[in-house]
Amino acid sequence: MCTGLSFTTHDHYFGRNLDLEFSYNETVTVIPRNFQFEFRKLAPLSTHFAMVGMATISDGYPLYYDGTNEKGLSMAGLNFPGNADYKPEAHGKTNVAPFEFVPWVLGQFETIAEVKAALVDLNLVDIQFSENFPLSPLHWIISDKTQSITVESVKSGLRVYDNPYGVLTNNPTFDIQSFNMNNYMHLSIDPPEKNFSRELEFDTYSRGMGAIGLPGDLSSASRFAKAVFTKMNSVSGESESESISQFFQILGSAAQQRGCVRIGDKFEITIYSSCCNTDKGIYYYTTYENSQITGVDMRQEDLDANDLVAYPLVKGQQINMMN
Ligand SMILES: C[C@H](CCC(=O)NCCS(=O)(=O)O)[C@H]1CC[C@H]2[C@@H]3CC[C@@H]4C[C@H](O)CC[C@]4(C)[C@H]3C[C@H](O)[C@]12C
Repeated sequence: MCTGLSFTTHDHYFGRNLDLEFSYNETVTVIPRNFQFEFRKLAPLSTHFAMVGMATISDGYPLYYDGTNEKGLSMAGLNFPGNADYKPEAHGKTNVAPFEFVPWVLGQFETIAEVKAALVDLNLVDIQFSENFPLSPLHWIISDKTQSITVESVKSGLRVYDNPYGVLTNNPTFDIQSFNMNNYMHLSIDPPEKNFSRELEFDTYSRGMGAIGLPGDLSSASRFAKAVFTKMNSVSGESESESISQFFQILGSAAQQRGCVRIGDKFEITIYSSCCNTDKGIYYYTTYENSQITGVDMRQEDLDANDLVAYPLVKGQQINMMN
């Protein structure tokens, strides 16, 4: 399971938790403007926007999980098992394989308005990257500084939803996730008002009682409600330090601790949490065992180069010993 998040203070921030029971050797990868992007069914993009994000590199190709381009447009793929349905190639359509979708969007577009216009002709085609990387069932959150959308290729076709929460988790489909939010409209950051019965006395014996009923389990529907409540009520200072701290705290509200979700003989954990300052092009992350924030600034690289630059994750704890 995963949680994606878009958040604005002074700057705009975008990132996600990647929750899984194993990792694919992902790296923070910068793609400069002249990296040759091949597409299976479209002409190559030989110049495009530069981008930074988390990717597994296979045969020199960046398989992006999430990323941001130099214009501040961002995108993340999250698991969508049982619902994702990719299509055969369709003539007259823009046929993009799921693994090409992030570079196709981030390489060419600056705003959600532009993305929406291009999605009208999109067909997410059922082509896998290789034997080692079969099709994986995903849906996506795409954000610019002012708005987010969710893209789902399901049985009935391509669905594009406005996402007023700037949050995405996994199943069910986004229309149902949104509908479920109705069940939480009574939740509040303030102490509860007594509406239960005129004949009974109640005591607000603790702070935080206004949000009793907010789910705390790790299912995707529950993480959605939890992350939306936390994000929509979130209060942050505008500095970089305050903003990224708040961002990681919001992601933390939906993070997975080893031992609570069993997958066979393993446990699902939050492998990494990312937070990209999309105005500055700085990609920050933490990992399950490294609580220190590590950063990669795309503008420190030569963005007119041809070759990708990949930074392996710093995965061990960095402890600031005082004696
Ligand atoms: C598994 C992850 C979602 C985490 C999650 O939700 N885990 C719950 C599992 S469960 O639902 O509990 O069983 C997703 C998120 C992004 C994905 C990569 C995107 C690029 C590329 C796309 C290609 O087409 C296939 C290979 C590829 C490397 C993808 C592998 C994998 O699919 C990644 C890591």
